[in-house]
Amino acid sequence: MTDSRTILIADDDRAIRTVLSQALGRSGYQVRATSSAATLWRWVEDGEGDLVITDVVMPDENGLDLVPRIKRVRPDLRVVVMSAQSTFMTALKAAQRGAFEYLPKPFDLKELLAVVERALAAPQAPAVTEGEDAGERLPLVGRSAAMQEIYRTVARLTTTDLTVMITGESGTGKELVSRALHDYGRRRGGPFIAINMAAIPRELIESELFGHERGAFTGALNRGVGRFEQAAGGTLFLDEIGDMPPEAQTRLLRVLQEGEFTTVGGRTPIKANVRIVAATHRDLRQSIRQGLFREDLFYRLNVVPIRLPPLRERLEDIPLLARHFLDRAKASGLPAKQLSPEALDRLKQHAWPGNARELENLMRRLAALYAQETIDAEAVNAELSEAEPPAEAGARGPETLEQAVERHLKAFVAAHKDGLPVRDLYDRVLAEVERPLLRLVLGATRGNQIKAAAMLGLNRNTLRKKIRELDLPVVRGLG
Ligand SMILES: Nc1ncnc2c1ncn2[C@@H]1O[C@H](COP(=O)(O)OP(=O)(O)OP(=O)(O)O)[C@@H](O)[C@H]1O
Repeated sequence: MTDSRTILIADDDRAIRTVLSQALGRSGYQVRATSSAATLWRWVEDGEGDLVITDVVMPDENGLDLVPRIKRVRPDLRVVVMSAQSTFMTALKAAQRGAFEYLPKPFDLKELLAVVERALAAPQAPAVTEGEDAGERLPLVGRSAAMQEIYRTVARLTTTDLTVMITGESGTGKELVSRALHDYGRRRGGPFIAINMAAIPRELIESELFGHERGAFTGALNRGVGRFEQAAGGTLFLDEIGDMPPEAQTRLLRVLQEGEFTTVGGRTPIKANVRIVAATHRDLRQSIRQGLFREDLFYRLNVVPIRLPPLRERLEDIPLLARHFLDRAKASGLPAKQLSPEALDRLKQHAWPGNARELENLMRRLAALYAQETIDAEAVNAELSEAEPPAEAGARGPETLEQAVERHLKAFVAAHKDGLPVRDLYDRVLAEVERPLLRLVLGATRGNQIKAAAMLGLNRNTLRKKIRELDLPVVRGLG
């Protein structure tokens, strides 16, 4: 079957032109390929083509600069941008200039074909947000595949007001992503207001969020403006949303449903005009099962989920991140430093329970404490082994469980120099131990809950309840 639709390709790399032409040709499309932006532009002006696939860096012009020009003369022509410069800014510019999709190179041909199909099938051209371009500030660093996916999502979301739910361990960059959504989004002219549910006494959360009238509760001497009102026209960042008390959850749900809110003690509804970005390190589905989080609120908030992977799942980002944090340390007045290749290797061996924040703190510490300009593996090792088991475990005997836990807790504290999350620390830490323990015992008994309960010294019903709460997989028909 042939498809009469024509795809225009611009890339100065002949190999890529050939591969794309063949693949698209095999799928039945007509293809025209060029190495120059000027030729592509001429074709577009002449009304040729049903879809454009363009590279960014070409000898005569930058493909990204071409996108708004193309959209101006032919608003319905979809443009797919591909680039080997796979930074957040490339993804962002592509989305903001009106590209249909952005593909970091190298990409999978199947993926490209899927994008082409989607682009040609889309009912109408997406709205272009022209105007002021995002600046050259580079807030998000990392080139791992996981980060690329996040860049694409974040970039796309900057052209919408959709509610976003960011999940990820502590220090993975949740707040940073929420800022990027605001700083490069449609509401960048408005305020960015953050509120951390875990850091505010429970009984004050509602008045902090929605404001209160004079005399609404003991101590409310004056009317207080809430964060919802402060954030009007901008973005409201609800950090640690999983720690929101039930009454506040109910109130928030009502605001999301009705688009307006009342202050504590007030009657007159106030229109809510905020983009909501929520974040949590918790597994909210588990909190829902435990009855701690409202399911209906979850679905209202989880419109677009973004999961930030822990640093140990993207070790290849460490060199860039370390460089970025050393540059930041230097900008704040600390001496310029670099890392030896061995020092980088050593960094990649660490487990990073505190994620990017832990790496940032370590870089600051090294920049401040070490005299050499090039930081070597020994220096890194000395700083890291504070939080890790001794290199030769045999020398001091194997690490006990208690020591291991203590080591992790220390790293956790070190990663939170700017203040530990103040609530539920006890439960949080115990849950960290419970889950691997149950998994281990259930594995050893091949899913036999009677045996597992006996091994654990737990009542069988208690074990069953815990398996449900912790969402552990149940192996059936075994043992
Ligand atoms: N991809 C990244 N590129 C550059 N800097 C990063 C990145 N990820 C995190 N950081 C930096 O690491 C630090 C921690 O990030 P952030 O505060 O956003 O984490 P978080 O997930 O909100 O943490 P918490 O849950 O503990 O509040 C910040 O200084 C942030 O700038």
